[in-house]
Amino acid sequence: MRVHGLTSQALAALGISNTTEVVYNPDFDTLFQEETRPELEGYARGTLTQSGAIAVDTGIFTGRSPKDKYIVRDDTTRDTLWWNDVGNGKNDNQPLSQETWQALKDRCTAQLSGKRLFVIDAFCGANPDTRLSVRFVMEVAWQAHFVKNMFIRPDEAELASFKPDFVVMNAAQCTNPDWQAQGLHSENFVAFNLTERMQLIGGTWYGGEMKKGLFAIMNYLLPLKGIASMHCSANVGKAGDVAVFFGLSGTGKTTLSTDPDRQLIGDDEHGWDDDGVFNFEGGCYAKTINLSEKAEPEIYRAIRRDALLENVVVRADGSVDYADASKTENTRVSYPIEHIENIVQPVSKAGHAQRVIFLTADAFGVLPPVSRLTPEQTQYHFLSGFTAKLAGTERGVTQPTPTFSACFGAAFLTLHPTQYSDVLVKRMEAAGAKAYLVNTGWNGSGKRISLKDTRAIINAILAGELDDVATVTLPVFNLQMPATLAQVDDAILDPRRSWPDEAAWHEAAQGLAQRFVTNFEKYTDNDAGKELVQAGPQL
Ligand SMILES: Nc1ncnc2c1ncn2[C@@H]1O[C@H](COP(=O)(O)OP(=O)(O)O)[C@@H](O)[C@H]1O
Ligand SMILES: C=C(OP(=O)(O)O)C(=O)O
Ligand SMILES: [Mn+2]
Repeated sequence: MRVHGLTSQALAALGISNTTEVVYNPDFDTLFQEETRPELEGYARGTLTQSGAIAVDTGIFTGRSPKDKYIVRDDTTRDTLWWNDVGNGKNDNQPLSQETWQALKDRCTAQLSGKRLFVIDAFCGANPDTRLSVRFVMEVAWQAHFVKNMFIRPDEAELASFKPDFVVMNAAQCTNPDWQAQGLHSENFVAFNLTERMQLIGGTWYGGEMKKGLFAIMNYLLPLKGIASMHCSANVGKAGDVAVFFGLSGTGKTTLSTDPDRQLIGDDEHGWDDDGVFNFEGGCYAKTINLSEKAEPEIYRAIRRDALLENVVVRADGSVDYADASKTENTRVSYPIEHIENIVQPVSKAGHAQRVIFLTADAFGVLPPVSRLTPEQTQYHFLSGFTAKLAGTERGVTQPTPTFSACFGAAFLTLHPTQYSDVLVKRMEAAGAKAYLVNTGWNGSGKRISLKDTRAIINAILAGELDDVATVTLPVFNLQMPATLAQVDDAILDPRRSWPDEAAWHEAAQGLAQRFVTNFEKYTDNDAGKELVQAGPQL
């Protein structure tokens, strides 16, 4: 049978048999109809909200599940991939045998066989020479909607010649009963095979596994070609000045890059090649907890028809209670990037970055709201990736938890962290880019730095104000903090002033410095790493 341009034979080639119907690359209106069909049950069914956006619940999983993530260890990956059982750095890349992979694949194809399926063909990566053509296969309409929002939507001509070079089989509705005998973490699985170029998903409905899963694949392929692959948002000012904002989940990438005065390139995943910075995605995935139109008007207004809300509480009248975290702290919305007014069109790309901002959410209140980094400090802090895991984005994380997440995205790295810093440093040197460390977390009195203050700080950085301002050196960390900024209250710039007294800050700073030193030991098995230690905090 041939429906909407894709044959069930194409699925049979993947091992999915007896497909009753293929809903191929449905448009948004079709997805709207599909995800609100009255006969849908459980998590499959979406609810229409007042704004026109559909709201869904993602089930048991309302965040990623890194402990259920596996990658097949074979000739392709054995010597290149950053494994969690090789070397001295812990990470989330657990090896999987070919045999277990095959068993998981059989489960997925069995689950997806004999069904009416959704297939979305989309690109990951804005540049034809480095993009992945990805085919997503799933049973659930809103999961198809999610990837349609998040990945780059091909035009008619691109679809006509679309040849998938990566396949995602999302069998969220099946689990793996054999997990114990196979030595896996649970009945849920998120598995990758770089040789077959395929991802398998079982047990978890959370769409972030597909989004961040493909990011992990780009993180493997691009640095090996000398292209930076970055967990960052990016935007470009009127003068063509490009800024990138690195940061772990919840540190402000999406919020701070969505700036009415600057064109958005993308909110989460980018590459940096010889031509400049380019988006991997075609949509944004914003946090909605405590969202207000006043504080984040562009994101608030992006939530309309075709946007997809996750795990929010919808009132009887169809309005959304963004303050309600009863399902999860990690409430979300995905929307096509065109829902933001000021974006780079038609392709999400721009020139080389001039400013590189590291967003960190320091739960200890030690780091200053903003500091200027030397090239050595840039490398040191990039490799350290100090921040906090915020509640909800990973299973089991319920309060801000200090962490060192290499390259501000350790969970998505598939190569050793130094491979990302090497490429980034080269790109930054060639572009003459400057780096800044911005703390969007807490100060010494336990208060989160306000979004208003952080926005003013970002504006100051982007206006070049930080580059020739008089600075004060923060002891222990040797960070250069501006003494004053035009639009920011001077009193907040020095973190010591937010503590009862300087001694209290000093004690906390020593504690954090010790954590930095211990964490960085894993990089000191060579001369380059040893040298970088001087750029970090000194005990
Ligand atoms: N000072 C601040 N800077 C940035 N975001 C802040 C700040 N204070 C509170 N927030 C909130 O923190 C969250 C940041 O989330 P988001 O921008 O989606 O992070 P990311 O894209 O890095 O995952 C938003 O909900 C935002 O409203
Ligand atoms: C989607 C995620 O990331 P971010 O919050 O950085 O957008 C995630 O970590 O699952
Ligand atoms: Mn984000």
